[in-house]
This record gives sequence, structure tokens and C-alpha cells, in this order.
Amino acid sequence: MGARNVTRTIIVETPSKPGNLGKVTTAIGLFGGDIGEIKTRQIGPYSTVRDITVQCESEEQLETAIAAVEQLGEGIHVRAVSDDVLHAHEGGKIHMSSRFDIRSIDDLRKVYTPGVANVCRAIEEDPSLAQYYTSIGNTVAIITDGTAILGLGNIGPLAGMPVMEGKAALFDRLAGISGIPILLDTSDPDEVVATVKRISKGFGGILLEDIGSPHCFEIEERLIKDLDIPVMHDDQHGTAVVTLAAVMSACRSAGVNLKEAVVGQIGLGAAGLAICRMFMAYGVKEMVGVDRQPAALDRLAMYGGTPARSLEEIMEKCDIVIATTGVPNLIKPEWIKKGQVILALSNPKPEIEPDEAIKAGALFAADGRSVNNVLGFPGIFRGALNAGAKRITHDMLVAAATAISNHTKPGQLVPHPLDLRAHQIVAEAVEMAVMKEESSK
Ligand SMILES: NC(=O)c1ccc[n+]([C@@H]2O[C@H](COP(=O)([O-])OP(=O)(O)OC[C@H]3O[C@@H](n4cnc5c(N)ncnc54)[C@H](O)[C@@H]3O)[C@@H](O)[C@H]2O)c1
Ligand SMILES: O=C(O)C[C@H](O)C(=O)O
Ligand SMILES: [Mg+2]
Repeated sequence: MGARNVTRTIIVETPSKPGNLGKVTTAIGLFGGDIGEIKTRQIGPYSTVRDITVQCESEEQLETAIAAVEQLGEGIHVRAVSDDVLHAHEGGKIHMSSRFDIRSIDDLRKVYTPGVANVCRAIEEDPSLAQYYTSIGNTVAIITDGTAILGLGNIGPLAGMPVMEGKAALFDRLAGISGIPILLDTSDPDEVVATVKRISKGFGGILLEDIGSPHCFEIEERLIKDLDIPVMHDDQHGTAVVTLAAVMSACRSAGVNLKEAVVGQIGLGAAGLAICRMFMAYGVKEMVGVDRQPAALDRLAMYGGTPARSLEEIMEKCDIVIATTGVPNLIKPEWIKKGQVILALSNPKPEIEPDEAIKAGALFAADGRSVNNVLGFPGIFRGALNAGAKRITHDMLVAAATAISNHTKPGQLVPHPLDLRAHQIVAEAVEMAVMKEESSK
């Protein structure tokens, strides 16, 4: 018998009648599937749903076993087949829970009515008390229209929900912030801005996530102008912060002055344009960019960058090359010059694999899994919320980038994304930057 390397959980619905589970397990067993755990998920008067873990020698064997269950008929259905990752997502990754135990009538009166009425009245009289007596000051809305989910493109807000739940889980675990996913069924800037403004009262900050370009630029700009809570488009500025941190670390190791280096950006969408703007505001004198859309090149020029004619030109003349196109394997190893820094940041697949870039002569190379905005957005919002900041400014973002880079171990470009100290240090640096800005007013 071969190794049983394929393990899946088959979710099976059967009529609630004795003997049906036996039929299902027999069908699976007859086709070579080895049954592990069986968990009853739901028993109703008419049907029962169970998770059945099955090990098989191959995908083909698994498919045959599943087909055998389907062929049983008589109301028996395979509802879904989960692998480890799908299994981990069952029921979603987040849950809103009470911070209080509600065990007695006394608890109920305190937490809910009639006690809560006094708190409402107090906030009605002085709205600033909502910061103390509600969760608003520690809650950030994670808003998407689903138009640029990771590198998967415009797959819609519903299909983007697992990413938004992931961001919420990271907010909680890395910065103690409650992140609430909000799925928008529109990407029209007027409607997005109006909707976000109308719900903004319940939040201490707004994280715009995976909203495509160019409409993301207008949406973010208008929301920053109209709201007095921090608003940040993660794919723009979260990415720019972590990219700047990685490049600062590379320059430090190589003994290069970043401001004098020639930096090239391939892909001038949400992430790419923000990276260019951040680097130029930081003091990089020569920022060159390329995109297949002429309008993106015009935007770069408008902000003071230099459009390049081709990708090859960028590879030829730049010391540092950053790519955020969403196109896997776009950078050919033969284009890499000895000593270049290559950050191929597209997820889920980079423009060139880091080991391939190093083999081709790059001094440092990284992909979007390690140089990822997960190192930025939790600490940036923690710091901004702690300081009661109304905006996220360039100085706060540079403070975050510098903190990330300073916390990086020699020979690496950024800290490990789960290094909790790194997130604390980012939060502290951002908070300090707010205090500095306040005191210089
Ligand atoms: N590592 C991170 O933290 C991080 C953060 C944000 C985005 N990303 C990744 O960056 C990629 C882009 O994300 P985005 O939000 O900026 O998307 P976007 O759609 O706003 O931008 C992509 C840009 O690349 C351009 N482009 C595509 N193919 C090109 C080509 N062959 N040559 C030149 N330009 C080309 C497009 O015209 C567009 O302007 C995605 O894969 C995403 O996963 C990574
Ligand atoms: O979500 C990530 O892992 C990074 C980034 O936000 C992306 O869209 O790729
Ligand atoms: Mg994103």
C-alpha cells in the first residue's frame, strides 16, 4: 500500500436516519479511503451534517471515494471538501465577543439596561467621552470594494472577505486593535466616500484595503480631507513604509546613501506610486518608474518622478529595483546587474524569486511575503490611536519605517512579521512622531 499523503475533510449531509453514516463510511472505505476523525457538526430533524477526515494515496483516489458517496443517492450529499487551509477558515477567522461576563442580574443592569442609559446621557452631553466609555477608540474599520484583492485582481468584496478577516486577526494579535471588515458593494468614489463617512462615527480609524487604482487615490484623499480620524490605504502607505524600511536596511549593510541611489519602481498602481512618493519625500533624488498604463506614468511625473521608457531601462540604470505589478516572473534573471537590490513584492507570486535574483548577481533580494505591509499597518494604527492622531502624516510613516529598519537583525532587510516587539516599536515611534508634530505647532 502506498503512503497516504492526501488528507481532506469531507463535509457530508445525510438524512437523519440510522444506517446512513455506515453507508457513507463503507463507500469511502471500498475505494481505499482511510477514515480518521468523524465529527458531527449539526443534527436536525431531517438531516445531519458531519465532518469526515479521510486519508488517501492520491487526489484521484480521493475523488473516486467522494464520487462513490455522491452515488449513494437517497439524500446523501458531499457538501464541501476542505484542505487544512480551508478547514482553518471554516466559520471564519474572527468573532466579536463581550469583554464582560454577564452572569447575574446585577451584571446585566450594569452592562445593559438600565445602567447603560447614564453612559448614553454622559456621551450625549460630552461626545468626547465616547473615547473612554465605548470601544470606538480601539476599533478600526477594514474597508474593501474587492477590486484589488492581493494580486488576485478584481474578485469582488465577498471573495475578498478571507483577506479582510486575516487583516482583522492580525490587528488583534499584533496590536490589540478590533478590526471590523466592511464589504462595499460599490467602487464608485462618490458612493464609497459617502458610505465610509456615514459609518465613520463608530470607528477610531479607517484602513482601506485592496481597493484598486486609480480610484483608490481619490477615495483616500477625500476621506482624509473629510474625516478627523486616521485613514490609511494599506496597499499604498503600509507597503511604502515596509519597502522603505527594507531599502534602508539594504543601504545600511551595503554602505550606500539611499538619497543618492537611483531607485526604480516597476508598476505604478496603488503600491508602486505610494512607494515612489514616499521615497521622494524621504529625499531620494532619482526616482524612475515604469507602468504599462500611460496615465500611471503621468501620475508619477506629476509627483516629481521620472517615467522610464521600458522595464529593461529600469533594470539597466537602477541600483535598487522594486516591483509591484502582480505579474509573476516578470523580471528575467539576465536583466539583473551585479550588486542590485531587488524587491519583487507581488503576492501571491513575486516578479522574480529571491534566490533566483541572488543567483543572478543581486546583493539583496526579497519577495512580498517577507517585505509585507503586515509589518506596518498594526503598529501604525496602534501608535495613531494611542496618540489620538487625526491624520497619518508622512513623518509618522517615516518614523515607522525607521523603527522597522532599526529593529532588523544584521544581514536581513526587515524583522520577522510575528516579532511582537517590532510592532510595539513601530507603535511607539508613530506615537512619538505625533507628539513631536503636536509640540512643533
Ligand atoms: N508585499 C506587500 O506588502 C504588498 C502590498 C501591496 C501590494 N502588493 C502586491 O503588489 C501587486 C500590485 O498591487 P497594487 O495594489 O499596487 O495593484 P494595482 O493594480 O493598483 O497596480 C498594479 C500596477 O502594475 C501595472 N502593471 C501590470 N503589469 C505590468 C507590466 N507588465 N509592466 C509594467 N506595469 C505593469 C498596472 O498597470 C498597475 O498600474 C499585487 O500583486 C499585490 O499583492 C504587495
Ligand atoms: O495582504 C498582504 O499580504 C499584502 C498586501 O496587502 C497585498 O495586497 O498583497
Ligand atoms: Mg492589500
